[in-house]
Formats: sequence, C-alpha cells, structure tokens
Amino acid sequence: MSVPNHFELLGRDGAARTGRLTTPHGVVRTPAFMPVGTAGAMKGLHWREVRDAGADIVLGNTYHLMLRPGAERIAALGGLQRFTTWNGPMLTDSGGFQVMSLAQLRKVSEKAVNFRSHIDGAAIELSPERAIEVQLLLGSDIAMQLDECVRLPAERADIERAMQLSLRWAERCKRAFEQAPDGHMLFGIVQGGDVPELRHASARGLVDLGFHGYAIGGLAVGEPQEVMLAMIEEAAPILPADRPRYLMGVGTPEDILEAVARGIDMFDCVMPTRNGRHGVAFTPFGPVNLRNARHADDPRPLDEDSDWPSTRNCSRAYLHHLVKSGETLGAMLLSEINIAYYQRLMRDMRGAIADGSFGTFRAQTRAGWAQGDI
Ligand SMILES: CC1(C)O[C@@H]2[C@@H](CO[C@@]3(CNc4nc5cc6c(=O)[nH]c(N)nc6cc5[nH]4)OC(C)(C)O[C@@H]23)O1
Repeated sequence: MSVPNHFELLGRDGAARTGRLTTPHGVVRTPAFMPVGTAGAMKGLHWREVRDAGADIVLGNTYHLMLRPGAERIAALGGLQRFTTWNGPMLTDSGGFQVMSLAQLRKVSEKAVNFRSHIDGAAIELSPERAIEVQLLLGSDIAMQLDECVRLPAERADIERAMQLSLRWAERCKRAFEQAPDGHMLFGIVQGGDVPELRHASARGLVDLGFHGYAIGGLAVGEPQEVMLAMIEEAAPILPADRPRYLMGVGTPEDILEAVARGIDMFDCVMPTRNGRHGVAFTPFGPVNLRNARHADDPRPLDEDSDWPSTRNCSRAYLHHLVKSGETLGAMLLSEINIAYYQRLMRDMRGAIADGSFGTFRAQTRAGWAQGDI
C-alpha cells in the first residue's frame, strides 16, 4: 500500500526546492525552520511571538515529554497542541538521540533502548513501538522513527551496526504507525555516519520501506561542516524528490543556506534561542555578541532594515545593558530577534527559489555575513 504524500513541490532552482507540507494542524511552507520547544515551551518566548515571527511548525521531544509531564497525561488533556496552546503543526523527535545525549545508564539492545531518567532516575524502556505510541498520544503531526545515532568520529563497524539496527527499528515503527489517524506522518531517519556507502544503504532501505518524509540524522554532532554537507550530497539524491527532506539539529544560518542549496527542506536547531540566552544575535552581517563593550554607547539598532520591531527599535546599547545586567528581558529579546532572523532567512530563500534567483541570493547573503558587523 503506497504511503500518502502530503508534500507539494512548488518550485526548484538547481537542487534547492520550495514547497508546501499539509498537516492536520496546518500548512508548512518549505524550506522551513522549526524552532525547538523541547519540553512543550519555547524558552523565553510566547507562542504568539513564534507565530508572528513566521514559524509554521515547532518541534517537541518525546524523551522530555514522556518523562515529564507524561504522554498519557498530555493525551488526557487533549494532546500537545491543546496542552501547549500552540495549536499549529508540531513535529516530535523520537527520543533515541536525546537518550544518548541526556540519560544515564543507557543500554541499547535489539528490543529497545533502556535508560534511567535524568529527572528522577526511574528505569525506562523505549522501544520502537513505545516511541510511536508516545508520539501518537502526544498527537504530533509528524512523528520520527526511533533510531540510534552514533557520535562522530566513530569506528565503521559501530556506524554500520547502528545504521542496520535503525533500519530494523524503522520497519517496526512503520508497523506501529499503522494506527495513526489520517493525515499524520512518520519520517524515516537516514543514518550511516560519515561513510558514503552506509548512507546510501540506509537511504535505500528506508525508501524501500516507504515513509511520508525522510530525515537525515547522525549529523550536527560535532563533525566539520564539509563532512555534514558531503553526507547530504550522498543521501539526498537517493531520497524521493517529491517527499520532504529534514536535516536534524541544523544549524547555523550558513549551514541552513548550504543545505537548502543541496536539496534539504526542513530544519530544527536550538541555536536561535540558546545563542539568544547567551547574548548573541544573528544578523544579515553575521553574529553580534552583545556582551562586547563596544556596544555600550551604540544607539543604533541591530538592523534598521529589519521588519521585526525589536531588531529595528532596540539599541545595541540597551541590549548590551540588559545582557550585562543579567536582565531576563535581554534573553527574551535576543531569542525573539534570532527566531525572527531565522524565519526571515527561510522566507527569503522560499522567494528566491520561487523566482529562480537562489544563486544570487546565496552569494549576496554570504557576502553580508562575511562583511561582518560594522
Ligand atoms: C548544533 C547545536 C547548537 O545544537 C545542539 C548542539 C549539539 O547538537 C544538537 C543538534 N544536533 C542534532 N543532531 C541530531 C541527530 C539526530 C538523529 O540522528 N536522530 C534523531 N532521532 N534525532 C537527532 C537530533 C539531532 N540534533 O543535538 C543536541 C545534543 C540536542 O543539542 C543540539 O549543537
């Protein structure tokens, strides 16, 4: 039985694509950036700011939400959208990756990944079936398969073992997902580390199984950018051109621009909010660290041409003062400024691809970042 396709390709410019992904909670314009609301909240922002900044979809994490407040509790309260009041499309990661980066005493077997909660030490078993059950209880529009992501650098044998296990788990997730309500989607995740032939085998195995969309995982785990980009070039051409491609955990504005140029449609990363909390703003002329004393007397806004009020109105001197004083408002303003910058980058890329000017846009954007803050 063929897997329904909710993705519509609207335009291409070289390998770059723009499209629309229709979910039960609304349409996602691609290329899309998903702000990360790990435990059901966007750190430092109201949902209305996330929406006003232009985000169509946000990301939540199975690992965090199943531990607290619990998937069954969220289901009893009407599901993730109602519980959080976001009410738009949501994608949930499956938890395998977070277990590897957060949990204590974890053990991977054929059956599942077993670990102790980082919150209260409770013994937890996360199988492919339970990962799907949790995401169905949360009610996310797009669920991710359970997979095993190997940190790079790693031995080829370990990368291959984890890739093959992830393929077997993909099949179990697909079977468990047959219970999902119409319109909900399940994405497979390409693994294979930095080994081209393992990336090919993983992508082919997932395509043979058939998913609503395909993620490229196992990257943005500390490898050099050229390795990440090379692995995209190995995997993307094997994935169906008419289905969405999602690069997990990426990334900086430059990572995203270069990945879009290689055929990626969806992204998520904690950087806009994390860097915002640390006093760093993303701008058309590169990152600006507001902790730097050079801003103390600067009355200029970060970017007077921005359509985002805080970016256009708040002086650097004020932002510097808030950050140095440890005022919560500093983290809040820089988080919204960064989310707005990422969404403006996505919007501008969608427009450039649609009118065939992506190459020019890419060169001009890179030149702006290279110019640096003046
Ligand atoms: C870039 C930046 C700032 O993002 C931070 C920190 C360290 O990297 C990040 C982002 N990178 C990242 N790669 C991923 C790979 C997978 C994967 O293979 N499978 C599944 N199911 N989910 C994934 C989620 C991923 N997130 O991962 C954590 C550890 C969540 O913090 C993030 O550096």
